[in-house]
Amino acid sequence: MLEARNLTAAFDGRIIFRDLSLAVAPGERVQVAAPSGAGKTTLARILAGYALPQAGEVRIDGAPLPKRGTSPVQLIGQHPERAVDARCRMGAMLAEAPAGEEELARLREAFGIQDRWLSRYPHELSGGELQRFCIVRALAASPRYLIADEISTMLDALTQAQIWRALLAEVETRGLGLVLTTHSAALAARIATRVVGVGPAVAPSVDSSWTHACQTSR
Ligand SMILES: Nc1ncnc2c1ncn2[C@@H]1O[C@H](COP(=O)(O)OP(=O)(O)OP(=O)(O)O)[C@@H](O)[C@H]1O
Repeated sequence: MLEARNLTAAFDGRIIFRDLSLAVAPGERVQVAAPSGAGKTTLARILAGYALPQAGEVRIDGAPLPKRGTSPVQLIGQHPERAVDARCRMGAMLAEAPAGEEELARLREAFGIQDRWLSRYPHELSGGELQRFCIVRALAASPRYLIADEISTMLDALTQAQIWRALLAEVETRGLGLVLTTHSAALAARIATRVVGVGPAVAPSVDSSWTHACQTSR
């Protein structure tokens, strides 16, 4: 179980969300739904251990996220170009993944990565091509939970469908827990099994008992 316990996030003294708790079981696909600026990316980064909350904690099966080694929670973000080393060819980037060559080849094929892309640098690929590498890299880390933060927002409908079809197949086969954010209601309806709302933080002076809790089942 991936658990966020009573998370509070703040930047420069401004509360983004407060006392947010969330539990994701293996095999669950949870959409975090909220308006722009409500803190979805902030939550995604905290869940994956990329950022620390102001208060609260993230646990996996009751234990803190490991500080070293490959994380069981892998984050795929909205901007693949920010997630890769611009000086590293794509083949070399994938070669660093913990998966064996056979598994990498299988994943490359599943996500439509062409062999001729492997010798290229990130700036020599389109956003959709680069995102395929980021997804394969995340899956090659053998995660138990995937955080997919607006991963297909910048893609055309066909690429979006291809990527999600392949990703859902992996998620289902492996029984992964998935947390996704998207502004596409259609995409969320297809993918999510549950929706969690992250409400805008109410200023403490207005309502110090603010909580985010708002869940619906799908
Ligand atoms: N490093 C930072 N320093 C200061 N403020 C930040 C930082 N990161 C995010 N914020 C602010 O925190 C708030 C939440 O940002 P976040 O990116 O988590 O929202 P979001 O719900 O993902 O938005 P969107 O749907 O537009 O992607 C925003 O007001 C943003 O400006």
